[in-house]
Amino acid sequence: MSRIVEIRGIRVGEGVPKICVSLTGRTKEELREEAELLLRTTDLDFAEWRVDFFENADSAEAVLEQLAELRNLLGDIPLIFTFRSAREGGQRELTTEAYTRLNREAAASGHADVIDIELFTGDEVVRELTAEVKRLDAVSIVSNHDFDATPAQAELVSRLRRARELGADIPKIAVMPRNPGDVLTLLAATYEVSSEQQGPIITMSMDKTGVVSRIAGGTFGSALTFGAAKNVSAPGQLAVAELKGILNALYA
Ligand SMILES: O=C1C[C@@](O)(C(=O)O)C[C@@H](O)[C@@H]1O
Repeated sequence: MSRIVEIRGIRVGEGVPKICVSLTGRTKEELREEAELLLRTTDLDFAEWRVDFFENADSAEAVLEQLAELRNLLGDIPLIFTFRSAREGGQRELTTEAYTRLNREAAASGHADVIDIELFTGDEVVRELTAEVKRLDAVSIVSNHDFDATPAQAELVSRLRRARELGADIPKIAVMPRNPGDVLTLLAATYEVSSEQQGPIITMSMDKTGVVSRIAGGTFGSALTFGAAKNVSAPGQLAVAELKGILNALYA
């Protein structure tokens, strides 16, 4: 089984950690402006559409129409489709049924390269959704976010492994540190799971204390990190040009 996940020619889990920038626009116009900004930014590898910020996020039809427009605007930039639930730090909540349907339709559209699926949606839902995403030739990130604390290393490891067991191509976890020791816990969990060589993972410790994990995470096995172009989509993200320079200095 390949340990690398290749998306539009970009090999996640190999070489310099990849950089993703989130689109957080609330309107079509804001999203167009953000997409045009990304096209002028040579420092990123992936774009993520944070659908939960979109004013019409509760309309599957409007979301799919906007997704097609973003695909057209972004050209060959790989696109991650992410609806972040309010309980995991996002802007709004959908029912499990609506969330599942939206992600399934986004994968079926062919316009999203990657679908972010939240681990806590439920094991069977996640298992079915990752299988559907795979059938539709898309890639699945199975993610978990704790905006209040950092669980123990064993719990972080367990969640990353469970994401993989449920079909994730790329498990992901983002946690909030209450002290520098929590950042070490996140990095230790990253190293423990990446050392199992089952494929790429993405991890980060958020906010100012956790910034070092967005830079040094690659040393411990995190394959991708998030940077900001116009707006951050989570606390602690660095400006993408600054992040690119640091990653190249560390890993190129
Ligand atoms: O899951 C993640 C990671 C993230 O929360 C971060 O901390 O950079 C930013 C989110 O937009 C993304 O979906």
